[in-house]
Amino acid sequence: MGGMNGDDETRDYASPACMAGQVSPGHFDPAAGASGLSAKASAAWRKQERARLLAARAAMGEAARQAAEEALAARLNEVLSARFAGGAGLVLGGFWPIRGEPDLRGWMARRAGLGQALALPVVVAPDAPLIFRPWQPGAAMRPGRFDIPEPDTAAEVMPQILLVPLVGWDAARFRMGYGGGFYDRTLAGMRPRPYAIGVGHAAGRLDTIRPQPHDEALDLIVTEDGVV
Ligand SMILES: Nc1nc2c(c(=O)[nH]1)N(C=O)[C@@H](CNc1ccc(C(=O)N[C@@H](CCC(=O)O)C(=O)O)cc1)CN2
Ligand SMILES: Nc1ncnc2c1ncn2[C@@H]1O[C@H](COP(=O)(O)OP(=O)(O)OP(=O)(O)O)[C@@H](O)[C@H]1O
Repeated sequence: MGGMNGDDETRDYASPACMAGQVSPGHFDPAAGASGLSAKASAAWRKQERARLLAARAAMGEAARQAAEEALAARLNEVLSARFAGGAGLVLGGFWPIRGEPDLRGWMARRAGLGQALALPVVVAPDAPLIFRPWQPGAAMRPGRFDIPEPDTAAEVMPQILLVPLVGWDAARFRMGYGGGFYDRTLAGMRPRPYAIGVGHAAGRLDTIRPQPHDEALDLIVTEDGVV
């Protein structure tokens, strides 16, 4: 210490000149979300959580599944009554259930009976927003992309209220889906933006989905256990 030769002189600083090594690497990634995880780390984590949640959902018993569907239907009725005076006159975007999602088709048919206009999502291209085609009970269907049934019509509508199926969700109302980014892209582009209601099982709750910049928060999350 204190030698005359500046080249190999060492000094004791109060703290290291650079603290970078002590914070998460994601901190410096401009693509990192609020979680601070890099986009890459977050995507890998999501893939794993998605698989775990889908396996848990597939293992749900039939009785629990049906009980959840009944509770969801009742809660959705409450939401529509409280926030939209029932929602008659507004187009409600639903979904045709796939991969263990709650089957709300019976409920959608009952809404139609009350005068509610309904629509279902249609994938037009892998990286495009969803569009919505009108649906009523008994409507002719055709297989769409990913083999998901879609209304067999060329008509298109804009839902003002949109049910968004969840694989995972968090208390900040961020969602995880199947990884196509379809609902994020759709909500980002829709004008006027519909009131987006995430619909899924309570078991899909995560402490955080580690949101990325492209993730659109939903307006409400409804599960069999309550409304978030
Ligand atoms: N019932 C329902 N309908 C819906 C959706 C939904 O989540 N639920 N969608 C909501 O978006 C759209 C369809 N989205 C889908 C997105 C991905 C895959 C899919 O099979 N993905 C591949 C992996 C793709 C990849 O990683 O590149 C897979 O899971 O094997 C299927 C449907 C429109 N209709
Ligand atoms: N508004 C957007 N514009 C362009 N790309 C987007 C947009 N939103 C999402 N993406 C892309 O979609 C991909 C999938 O996103 P994410 O993992 O959040 O899907 P997801 O919400 O689980 O899927 P889905 O909505 O289909 O169920 C991401 O790689 C992201 O870059």
